[in-house]
Amino acid sequence: MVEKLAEECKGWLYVNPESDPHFMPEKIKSKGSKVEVCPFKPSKDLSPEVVEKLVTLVDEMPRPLMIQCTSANRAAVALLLWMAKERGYTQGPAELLVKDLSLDTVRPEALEWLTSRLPEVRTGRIITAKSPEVRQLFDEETSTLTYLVTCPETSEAVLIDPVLEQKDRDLQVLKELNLKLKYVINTHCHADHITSGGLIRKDMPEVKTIISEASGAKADMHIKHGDTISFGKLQLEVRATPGHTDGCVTFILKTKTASFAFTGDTLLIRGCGRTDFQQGNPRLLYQNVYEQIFTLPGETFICPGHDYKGRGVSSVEEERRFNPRLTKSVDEFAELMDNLGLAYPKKIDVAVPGNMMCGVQDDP
Ligand SMILES: N[C@@H](CCC(=O)N[C@@H](CSS)C(=O)NCC(=O)O)C(=O)O
Repeated sequence: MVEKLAEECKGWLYVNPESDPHFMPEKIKSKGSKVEVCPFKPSKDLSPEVVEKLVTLVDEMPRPLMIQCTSANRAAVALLLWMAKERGYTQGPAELLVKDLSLDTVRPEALEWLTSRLPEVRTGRIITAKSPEVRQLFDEETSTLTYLVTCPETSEAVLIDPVLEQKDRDLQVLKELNLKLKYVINTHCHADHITSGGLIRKDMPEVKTIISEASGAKADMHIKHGDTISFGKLQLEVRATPGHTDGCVTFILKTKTASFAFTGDTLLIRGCGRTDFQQGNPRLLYQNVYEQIFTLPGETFICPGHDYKGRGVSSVEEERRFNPRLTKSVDEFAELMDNLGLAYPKKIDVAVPGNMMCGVQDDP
């Protein structure tokens, strides 16, 4: 049985102690499978170092990968921890991870266990261990997702969609990680919160603010479809995706190991930005999602500007298949969007004029 399975698997991770009689490393190795051992006890004493080791092994070992223990509990835990990190789930919403993965049979004790071991959010979630260039930070009041994107070779960094009230938190993370902030970039003129861009550049004149030309908002630099924003050895490709507002853009980042689409409010996880103010246009949003985002490779991470249910990240493939709005026809979509009946954002009357000035932007 073991030999037969080892023939199928290129990687074999054993998570019980090596001395266990069920473990037959020689038989497994003889079939060409790479073997690693990372024993742990699914009790309170599992250290962050062991979690990190487990997640890294699951991340890096060859596929197909077998994770073996005696009763499948430890193997399930290892897999869940890896999936949690891959998908950006953190201590708050472990239930959502379980729901997202349709793991309806997870026992409450297992859920509690998992919750207590998911990574902390203080310095942001790393979206994927394979590509630590992208960190996601969360503002609870407005459910805004801000991104800190860093070039690991030069330590130059950019902030995408930072929130005024979180300015000190974001600058503290930059300081702790010893990063040089080059740009503060907004995907559009937000209606629910004010950007911290203007204030950051006031204190740090070397930092430049960026927004799309089409937004009509003030900034140091204006971008349009087809432009590239460079920092360190990384580039953000600019794609115009109007529809939520007329100045919305999506940024595409390709690192050596993963691709990301920072979609702002154009495409949300299982949803999309509303289209009932700021020149919103459902048909245009639909067309742009299909032409500019759904044409990206399926594994591209979708990094949205908000999530109201505690989720962190999705993928092009997932949204193409499961987005309840965008899997409709364009006519059905427009009808739905015209009748969402959402209340206006609480801060709209200060946020829009504030963001037209990039928060605070006296010049240019
Ligand atoms: N309650 C919030 C505003 C919530 C909201 O309208 N969100 C926008 C993005 S920010 S303008 C949106 O497009 N939502 C889409 C949806 O389907 O919910 C507040 O008062 O700030």
